Amino acid sequence: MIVVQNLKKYYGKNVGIEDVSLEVKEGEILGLIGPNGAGKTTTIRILMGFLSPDAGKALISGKSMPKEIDFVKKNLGYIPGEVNFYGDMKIKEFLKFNRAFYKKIDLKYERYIVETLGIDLNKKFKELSLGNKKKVAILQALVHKPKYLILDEPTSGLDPIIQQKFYKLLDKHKKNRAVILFSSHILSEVEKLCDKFAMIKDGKIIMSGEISKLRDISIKQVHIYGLNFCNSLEKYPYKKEDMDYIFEIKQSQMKEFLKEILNCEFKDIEIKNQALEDIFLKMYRW
Ligand SMILES: Nc1ncnc2c1ncn2[C@@H]1O[C@H](COP(=O)(O)OP(=O)(O)OP(=O)(O)O)[C@@H](O)[C@H]1O
Repeated sequence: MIVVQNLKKYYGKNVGIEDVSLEVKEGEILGLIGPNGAGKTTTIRILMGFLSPDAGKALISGKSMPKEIDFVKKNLGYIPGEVNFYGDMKIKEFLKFNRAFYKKIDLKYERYIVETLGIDLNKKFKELSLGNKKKVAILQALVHKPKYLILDEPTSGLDPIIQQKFYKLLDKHKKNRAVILFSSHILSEVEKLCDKFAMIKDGKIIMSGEISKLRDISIKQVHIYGLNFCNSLEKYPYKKEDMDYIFEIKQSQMKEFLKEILNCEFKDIEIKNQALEDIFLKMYRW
């Protein structure tokens, strides 16, 4: 289990995190979600043993981080927000080095990840694009099948196809009872992938729980261009400019809304996720 209790960290006078508590059990993925500067990386860096908290507890498998990191290191996989490995090493040399460190690497699984993500083993790390560096970071984090996975915005820089493949890989680890903490600023990604969420803002957890709770607050913006307005749409909140409308539709109302819109005439339709910042603004108004 990963347990974080009332964690606090200041950088001099600046708040890093003020009060963070969360819990991730076996076979669970928790999405730590928050906008830029909210405190996701600070929380993760304490759990990874890189920073000491000013107050509170960060426990992995009952061991206190950062002091007891050596007890869990080999059972931990980590994807940093900014990946930077051994620049001059070819990826195949890096894998050799990794095998020496972890000893019991499953070579079939190593090959499977390399092929799934399409990693070029003959390139040097420094020659890779940001997205391809991220793929190597994923490989390095997953290949030893760790019990604990701590992932700091792991999908940033990945194209949508690789993102999907990465989600599938994570699902395998989840099914093998891994404990997974996943930070993101993309609400829809957390909705899709995670079992639980914790929302962080200005260093504090402002909401947490089962993922179904997120669906109640997650609103889609449906842009409808060239709409001949029908009376049945009056019950949904909207903004309009000429014949272009933006409706704000709750996830739970979406099916019914789409059925009704099909009875009206329009030229084009686009469904967008509301920006996380807008959701936070709304939550503060409640
Ligand atoms: N080394 C540092 N020195 C001073 N302040 C810092 C330092 N690192 C982080 N902070 C501050 O701590 C707060 C939390 O930052 P953190 O990097 O944990 O947020 P984050 O949620 O990971 O953001 P992002 O999504 O932008 O990566 C921010 O206000 C940030 O400015």
